[in-house]
Amino acid sequence: MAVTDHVDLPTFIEGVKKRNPGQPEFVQAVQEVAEDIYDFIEDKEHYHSEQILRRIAEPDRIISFRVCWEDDNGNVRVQRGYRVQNNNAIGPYKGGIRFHPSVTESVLKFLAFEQTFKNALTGLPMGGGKGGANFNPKGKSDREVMRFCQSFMTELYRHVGADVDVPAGDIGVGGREIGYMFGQYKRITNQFTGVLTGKGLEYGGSLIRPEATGYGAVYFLLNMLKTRGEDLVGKTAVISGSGNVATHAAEKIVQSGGKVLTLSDSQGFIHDPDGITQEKIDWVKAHKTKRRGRIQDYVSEYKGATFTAGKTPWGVPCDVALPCATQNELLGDDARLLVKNGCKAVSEGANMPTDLEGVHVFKDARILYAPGKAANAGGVAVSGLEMSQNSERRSWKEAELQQLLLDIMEGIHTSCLTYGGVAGEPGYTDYVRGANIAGFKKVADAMLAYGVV
Ligand SMILES: NC(=O)C1=CN([C@@H]2O[C@H](COP(=O)(O)OP(=O)(O)OC[C@H]3O[C@@H](n4cnc5c(N)ncnc54)[C@H](O)[C@@H]3O)[C@@H](O)[C@H]2O)C=CC1
Ligand SMILES: O=C(O)CCC(=O)C(=O)O
Repeated sequence: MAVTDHVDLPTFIEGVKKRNPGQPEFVQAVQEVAEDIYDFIEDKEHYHSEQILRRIAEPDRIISFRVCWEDDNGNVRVQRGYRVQNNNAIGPYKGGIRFHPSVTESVLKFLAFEQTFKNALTGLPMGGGKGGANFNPKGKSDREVMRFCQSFMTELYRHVGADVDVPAGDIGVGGREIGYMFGQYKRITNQFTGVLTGKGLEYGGSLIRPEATGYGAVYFLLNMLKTRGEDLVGKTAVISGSGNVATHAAEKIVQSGGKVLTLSDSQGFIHDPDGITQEKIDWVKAHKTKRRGRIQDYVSEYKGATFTAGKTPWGVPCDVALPCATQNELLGDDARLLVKNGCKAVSEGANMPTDLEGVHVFKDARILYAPGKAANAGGVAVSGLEMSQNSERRSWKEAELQQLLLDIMEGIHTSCLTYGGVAGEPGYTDYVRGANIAGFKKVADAMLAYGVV
């Protein structure tokens, strides 16, 4: 009998669950993609006989390692580090590093899997990977963070390289951490290469990389609104998170004529009915990246704003919503509440912020809904442009990069339109389906070209 992955979808998902016990985030990400891909490859037997989906959902390799470091009191501390190299069919592994206590193998596997499709959507030659550690930079001194980053890179350096695997930032990893890791890589290997992106401008970083993910998510939102003859002028936005992605998304919403009502962190959310202006966003950026404080401090600075502890901001009525904090932060009931309150569009700055139930609520309501792998691809796209600049040993001008980011986000939107049509509903686009199929097709066709490897 022929061996194939052409079993029905529930049987395929059961297999994924069995092979990945105790990894709910990874199973969730595979299920969301498989729901669309199954339909697309129904009559394309070669994808089944070559077991392409099964192979994409099995990382090329997972590296797990001990990270020992010494805190300021001389105590020995031990963390677990990882790099998940999911798929390099279309280019070197590429994807961020996350330092957060919630990091597990399941979380990094889901992120590396999503990254594979996202990177394909950008049109740039990048495979998918992700890494991190269960290290919490919050409350640590700069020296402690430095020692941790150096120790992390002391193992990671042997698995990465400018043409092998190029990590970048993610939650808990910004310019400071990238600097410490790049410095350690250079020190160990004696090579100055583009092994990381998100670097400082003085040592090979790209202009607009810090802004790119948040700005890109708003460009994607504008592309979606345009299909309905709308824009952001006068519209209200609810945003979660208050880190790199959230603050830059807020900035671009304001620049586009919208009003931002909320920001959040893991302790709760702030609601500012007067609108979070550019001056207030600058305060939040400095508070988070320099003073390393909490979002609740906003209400002491700006009267009229309120802080709600332990809650997400989805109950605040809005025209558009941008989840920009973390995975599974917007659940089925939150999605229902947003739709009930008149939310017209959701653009995901974070990776997989909406759970499977929420995804179905947005799809069923036929609102404009962009999944993270399409909407937040601007960050990794500019990382890809940073790789090109490093290879050329040049730095491109800001105007050129801004235009490329706009073009890439528009291109991803067009790919979603191409593959996201729904039979019998002209004018409606299922962006989740569009992104999944467009991303899958490119990676799958490259894998087919290589034969069985
Ligand atoms: N930095 C980048 O270029 C990209 C980031 N992303 C995704 O965007 C999201 C945010 O990442 P960044 O802004 O880079 O990280 P960051 O470290 O700058 O900010 C993370 C924010 O999320 C909040 N947060 C973390 N865990 C939370 C929780 N359990 N509940 C509520 N809030 C929580 C933090 O308080 C912080 O405000 C993540 O899902 C990340 O994977 C996606 C594409 C690129
Ligand atoms: O810039 C990069 O390489 C990675 C960005 C990232 O981690 C993501 O897109 O989720």
